[in-house]
Amino acid sequence: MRKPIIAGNWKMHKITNEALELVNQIKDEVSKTDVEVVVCCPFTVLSEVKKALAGSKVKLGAQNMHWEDEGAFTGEVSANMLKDVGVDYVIIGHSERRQYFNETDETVNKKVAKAIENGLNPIVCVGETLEQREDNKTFDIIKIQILAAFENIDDKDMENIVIAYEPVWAIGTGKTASSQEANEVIAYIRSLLEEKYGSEISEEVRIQYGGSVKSSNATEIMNETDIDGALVGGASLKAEEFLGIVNF
Ligand SMILES: O=C(CO)COP(=O)(O)O
Repeated sequence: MRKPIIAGNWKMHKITNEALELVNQIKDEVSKTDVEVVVCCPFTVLSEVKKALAGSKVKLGAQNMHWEDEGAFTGEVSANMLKDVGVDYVIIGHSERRQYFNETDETVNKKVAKAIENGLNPIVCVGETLEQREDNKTFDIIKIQILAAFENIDDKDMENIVIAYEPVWAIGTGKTASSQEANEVIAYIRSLLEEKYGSEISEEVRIQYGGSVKSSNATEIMNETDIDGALVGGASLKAEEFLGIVNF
């Protein structure tokens, strides 16, 4: 049985006092559920949020990292630095990074490998644009992104991987893929993993849906057979809304 995983992607939101207020509102409630809960915070608040989460079941996530160990990469943060402040998960290849910051399938792959090497659990994002969906290219794009992301990633490392299917057209737009549409693509991702890694592994990897998830649509999404969780943007910024999703 795959344990559901709900992760909040705070994106570029919240300074320290706001971040602490939010985690203090959610951490005790979360201890009552069997769902794995992650908060993916901006780098600047990771340490303080880590301290606030001491003794709680909520896991800490970052939103990006560099693939090199160290060096002259002004403005970047390494996997080892994330590990050092107690990060458990790291989002890799979010569509906003692909769209605005030159993230490519190749850099996603390098980051996945480096995250695993450093004991971080990657949340690897894939998803098609509206134009690609309208051209009936969704499955082709997903296949390219998945095969590239996991090139040279071993069977044994797949147990630490979470995948997030986030159709770009559903992010921050209020438009959600219907739960069936999302499930169909997620089942397809699982079939790609089966071809590459066999059925035991493909049945274990958790695959989230992301894109305008709210407390009002979380139950329907989470009830789909292949969807194991959600990567939540806007609705993760308010305790009540996020808890509504966690308690789907
Ligand atoms: O990008 C997302 C999560 O990574 C989804 O964002 P929204 O939930 O705001 O649509």
